[in-house]
Amino acid sequence: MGRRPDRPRVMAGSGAPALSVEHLSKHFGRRVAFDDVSFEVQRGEVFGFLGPNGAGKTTTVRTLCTLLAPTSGSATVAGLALVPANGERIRRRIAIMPESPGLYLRLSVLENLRCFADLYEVPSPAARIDHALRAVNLADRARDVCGSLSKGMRQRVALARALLTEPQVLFLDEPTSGLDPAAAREVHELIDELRRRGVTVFLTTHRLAEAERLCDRVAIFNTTMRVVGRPGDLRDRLFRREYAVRTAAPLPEPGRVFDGLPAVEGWRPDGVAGYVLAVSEPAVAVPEVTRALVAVGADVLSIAESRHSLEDVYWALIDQDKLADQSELAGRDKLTGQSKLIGQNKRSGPE
Ligand SMILES: Nc1ncnc2c1ncn2[C@@H]1O[C@H](COP(=O)(O)OP(=O)(O)OP(=O)(O)O)[C@@H](O)[C@H]1O
Repeated sequence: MGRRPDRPRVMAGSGAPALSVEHLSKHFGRRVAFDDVSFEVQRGEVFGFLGPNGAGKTTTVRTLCTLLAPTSGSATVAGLALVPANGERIRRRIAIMPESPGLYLRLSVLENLRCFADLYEVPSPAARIDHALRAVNLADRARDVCGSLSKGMRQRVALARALLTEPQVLFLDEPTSGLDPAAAREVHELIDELRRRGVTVFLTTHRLAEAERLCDRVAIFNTTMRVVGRPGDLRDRLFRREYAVRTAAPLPEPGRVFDGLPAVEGWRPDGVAGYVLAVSEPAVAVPEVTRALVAVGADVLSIAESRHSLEDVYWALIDQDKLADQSELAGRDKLTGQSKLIGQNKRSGPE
């Protein structure tokens, strides 16, 4: 997994937030698309918005982009209050790249961009188009008819179109949906480039590895906000630190080795001669475990931290929601659910 590049131009977190959302809800009649959602996105941040189908992601994006009026709550988008009177000014400061590119397939790339530049009343359109085409590495395909381009290239044209207005906040709705890994990687590189240029990116995606790789912070969302934070912090909040121990042969009595160690809070077997230990302080636990294993004559092959992924965090929260739905506990305090999750890993031993 690649490191996120540094951002030389704009530091995330400087100045007023790019997006500030407070208790925002959108209902369609009796159907709740999203409810009581609050979060902030800092300027220059790449913010991931993750959730299952029907979670309300697209409706949130459409609401923040002024395409739908919220039912209640308030928001500030690119420094402007989200109220009908500001609709046009907000739309001039933001851009949206929807899941399906929506290009004129019989027109060339250049003709498409000219058409949209005209529609958006972009100043100095030729220069902006040239700049946008270079930003998405399509300058040499400008005269190609869009219908002849691959899906990935069409996404890049759609991104060039979104960049024409030099938006302060760019909403990308599933930008890699339907793309093969190579085309998806190109879009990732473009998002990295946007980061370098200081554009705030609000990214909805189902690809959790993509969010982990690209986003400074992520929100996990399922009609209501479940959790917001840096991927690493979310892992640490939801899961205890774990170490995987491998020995050359199975331990005859693993409980006798691990149960008495103060820094080991729990353990479970993992394969034939493997054990996963939940530890409080690795600096104390790892030497303690090593000594205990050597004392019982075990040949230690490795002791390594086993990291939870953003995907683990996502599924832990979404599975909780499913369980809560099933047992009609949807209204219960989410924090209760989180502490239950951490509790699951408590000293367990073999089942
Ligand atoms: N115009 C509408 N009228 C009525 N209900 C709607 C409308 N738009 C969305 N919904 C409902 O709001 C809920 C959230 O839909 P939304 O499209 O925002 O979810 P999503 O998280 O973007 O899903 P997906 O990942 O499948 O695109 C769904 O139950 C959907 O049926």
